[in-house]
Amino acid sequence: MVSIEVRGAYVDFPIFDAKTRSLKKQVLGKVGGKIGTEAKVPIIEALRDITLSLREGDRVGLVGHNGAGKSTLLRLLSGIYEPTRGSAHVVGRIAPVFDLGVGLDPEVSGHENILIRGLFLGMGRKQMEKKVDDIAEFTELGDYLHLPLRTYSAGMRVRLALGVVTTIDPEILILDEGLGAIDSAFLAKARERLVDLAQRSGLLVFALHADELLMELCTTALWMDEGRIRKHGPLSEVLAAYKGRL
Ligand SMILES: Nc1ncnc2c1ncn2[C@@H]1O[C@H](COP(=O)(O)OP(=O)(O)OP(=O)(O)O)[C@@H](O)[C@H]1O
Repeated sequence: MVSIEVRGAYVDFPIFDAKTRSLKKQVLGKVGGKIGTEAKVPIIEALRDITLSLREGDRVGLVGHNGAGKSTLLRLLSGIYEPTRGSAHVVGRIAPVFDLGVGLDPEVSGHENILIRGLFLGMGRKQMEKKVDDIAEFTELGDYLHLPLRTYSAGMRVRLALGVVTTIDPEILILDEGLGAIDSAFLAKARERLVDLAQRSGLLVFALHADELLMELCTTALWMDEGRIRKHGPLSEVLAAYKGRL
């Protein structure tokens, strides 16, 4: 049974090369986490007092302003960041998908990248070999799949990465935005696969700025505001409250 249990978690980033004095004079804007200036070294308080309990079947969309802490929370859940204080326990195999096109190898072909990316996301080699043709067809990259990835445009790389991601069977899927580079016709085509993926993921946590996709993929939402959870509940309620605030 997969689960995520976070208790009173904080994530701080000390900034060793920033000048505290100039920061004190600055009027704080609406973007980003809180910058603490009491200590000798300025500290960005990216996550503050996060308590969260997720179970199998939960599909959570993260919303919030730029710098609210969405990506930091996803990295905490993926085990990439340890909490500075508090705890974060995850039971289940995580497939973390941050920036879709990152982590691909520019020197090998699209075909080989499909295999490598699948293995990285926890699939077996045999399983991936069976899926390669289907992924190749979905990407519509044709002969480009035989060329090194460095010859691809940003959108072509995301097509390939998205093709792989939507074929895996994750226990826990952590997905950060990264669909911006693909054209709208391809996104419409990818939609069905993303919905399928969301439905077969044991637990899904997804950060995305596009409401429409959130509505299709998630059941609940979590509104992050200056590093804290402002509201967690049914998707439509949280989105309405977040929009009202904007
Ligand atoms: N590696 C880092 N070093 C220092 N500060 C960081 C680092 N990563 C994030 N931050 C800070 O933590 C805060 C939260 O950032 P985060 O990337 O989690 O926000 P976000 O909600 O994902 O934003 P966006 O919607 O713009 O992607 C911001 O104030 C940011 O400046």
